[in-house]
Amino acid sequence: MHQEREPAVVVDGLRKTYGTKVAVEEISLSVAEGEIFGILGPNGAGKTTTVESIAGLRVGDKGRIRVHGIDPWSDREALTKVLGVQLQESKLQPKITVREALELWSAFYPDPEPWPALAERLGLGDHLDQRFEKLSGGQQQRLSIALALVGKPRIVILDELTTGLDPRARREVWKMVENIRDRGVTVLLVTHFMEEAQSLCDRVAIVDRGRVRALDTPAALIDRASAATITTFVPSAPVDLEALRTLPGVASAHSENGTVAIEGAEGTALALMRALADQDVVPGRLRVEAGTLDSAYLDLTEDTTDDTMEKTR
Ligand SMILES: Nc1ncnc2c1ncn2[C@@H]1O[C@H](COP(=O)(O)OP(=O)(O)OP(=O)(O)O)[C@@H](O)[C@H]1O
Repeated sequence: MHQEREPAVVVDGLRKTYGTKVAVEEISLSVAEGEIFGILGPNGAGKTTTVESIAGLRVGDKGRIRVHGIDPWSDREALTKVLGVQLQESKLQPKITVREALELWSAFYPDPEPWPALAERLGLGDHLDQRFEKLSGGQQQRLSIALALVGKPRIVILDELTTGLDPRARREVWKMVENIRDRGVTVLLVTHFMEEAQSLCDRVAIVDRGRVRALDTPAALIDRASAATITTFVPSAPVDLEALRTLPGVASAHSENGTVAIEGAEGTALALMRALADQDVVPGRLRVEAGTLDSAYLDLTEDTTDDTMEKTR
């Protein structure tokens, strides 16, 4: 008989305050073994506090966490055998070489992954004698992933892994994360790049103001968003955008450089075609595309004007 596998991580009713500041109001989520699970949200949403609590680096005021059945708040030793962590902006000593860092980290574990093979797999084989300060941003990130993996963890936490990387380096790191998952390691990924969450994660929790606002596959989150599809076309004659905005399901309509873009719910495209026919407008270069996580995210998170969330689109 098929047995349900135990979840890799269970967070149940986590609450964490710093003095009077509520960092995590109430977060519950469960990460299945073998998935890439994303925690997505704006600055200050409580993402890092949540993963640091999972990693046993912070103890919640309320709630319960289990990582493969281990309580990270009371059994750090057992936790380090199953969990690897790459935390936000983890900086190494500038003068340490790749080889030294890997040797040092390996010494922490009774049965470490042979580090030369790990370095090779992560594209660091030719940089073993290079000092940390001389590595590119992408290489530094790859080293921090290697260090998180050297203890042969069953689950790895990667926090804002690609912040500061150029698009090519970011994609390389994404590929690496997929390889990690393909080798059977569960990945818990904190990000505020929507594109990253959309292309990499099996499921995503959108967190804002200390709570999970939605938790689903990226595709399902997009379907639920008010702008699940984006229709673009070049109109044969001026279009009455105001009339299009009143169509059922249309979330926004705007025109830029002669191209009209309509964002709306699934099924909006048909109503749109009828309305254009009524206006005697022929839509040239018509494209209907699935929306992105952006719209789901914007629907679910609070609009804060000083929000510095980065977007890659
Ligand atoms: N040690 C601390 N002392 C006081 N307040 C803190 C501390 N750590 C975090 N906070 C506050 O708690 C809230 C949640 O922070 P957290 O770092 O968990 O958010 P985040 O979603 O990871 O944000 P970012 O994307 O900016 O890293 C923020 O308002 C933050 O300023």
